[in-house]
Amino acid sequence: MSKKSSKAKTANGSVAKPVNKQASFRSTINNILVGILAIAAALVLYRWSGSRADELAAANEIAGHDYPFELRDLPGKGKGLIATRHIKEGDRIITEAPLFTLNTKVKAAPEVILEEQLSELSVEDRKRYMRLGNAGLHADPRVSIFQTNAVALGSRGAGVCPTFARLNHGCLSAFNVVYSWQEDTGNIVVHATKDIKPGEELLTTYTDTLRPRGDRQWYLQKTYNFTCTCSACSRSEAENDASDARLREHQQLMERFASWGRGEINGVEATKAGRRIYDIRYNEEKYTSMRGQLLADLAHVAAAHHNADATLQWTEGALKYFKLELGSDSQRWKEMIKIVTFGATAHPQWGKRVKEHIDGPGYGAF
Ligand SMILES: C[S@@+](CC[C@H](N)C(=O)[O-])C[C@H]1O[C@@H](n2cnc3c(N)ncnc32)[C@H](O)[C@@H]1O
Repeated sequence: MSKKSSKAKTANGSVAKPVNKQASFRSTINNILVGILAIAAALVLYRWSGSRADELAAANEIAGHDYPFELRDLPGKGKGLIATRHIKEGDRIITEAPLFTLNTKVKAAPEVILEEQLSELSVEDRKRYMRLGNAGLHADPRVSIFQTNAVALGSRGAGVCPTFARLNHGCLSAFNVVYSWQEDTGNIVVHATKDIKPGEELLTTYTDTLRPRGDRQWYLQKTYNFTCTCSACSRSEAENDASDARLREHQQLMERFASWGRGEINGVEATKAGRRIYDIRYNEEKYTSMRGQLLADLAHVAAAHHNADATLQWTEGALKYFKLELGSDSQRWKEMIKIVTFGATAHPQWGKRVKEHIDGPGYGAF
């Protein structure tokens, strides 16, 4: 059988170019490939411009305020807040109301409860919520974002404060800001616990880190899905071992201090435990939070055992640190100023236990 000529006449009688079937097949495939590539490039561009737009929107949320920090991408951490100006110990750097709060006692599927709350938000606020960090803790992103960013807010349950939520975590000496919830104003407030230089990351603490490294790392992995490599966790093995030993001692001392409340130890013993707790936390571990509370607890012991000077000396310290950590508009600071103003006998615990001689830290010790 002769091969059919590939030449054929066209409608107008001219001789058509020979049709090479293989070449035509190849060019069809090429066209499809070019098409696929173009679609892929368009998708990449679309996604890139989408995430770029998200990034710009996130940066603008921060830029719209006179904050002493900016939002930046931080390798291995998602985003975080970096100081752009000098921040002084005690400066209030964030005052923010939550986007919404959830009463944690409500029993319903979390996605249903969350959708109820999210549907009440403006379009912008909902987008802002959906841009927050997502540690992949739940299949539904609305729930996972809540689990990653929500914070306990007193009588309001738990809520999400979108600027505050950008703070990453540091343990022990590594964090430099602390937060507190103001029941009366409905705001979360954040104070610097150290002087912070421009370029330094602002770090808060997500949990009680006054516990050995293994315990806190286990908790952070389980709850927030990250391995903590903060400056405290990254110390040498020898330094971490020494720190763990101090923190175990700290735990025992805390139990001993608390046993005063049950009448199991006297005021002198409790004060001795409290002083050692202070040393471990603030002199040895360079921890910078809850100093006001510890000093107020020591004032409580001194007042209960009828020691006017010691009560006032510890209270003076508590006053200073409640101002730095919580602000002079906080309830705790107001309680302390009353005692300093009206005298040790104005302490609500004055004289509730037997008389004992207890030394204070001295006036002006803090
Ligand atoms: C409340 S968000 C903090 C802001 C978040 N990085 C963002 O991009 O919006 C908590 C999440 O941030 C990340 N993160 C916080 N502190 C970290 C740290 N020290 N190291 C690594 N990741 C951290 C973890 O993914 C964690 O689940």
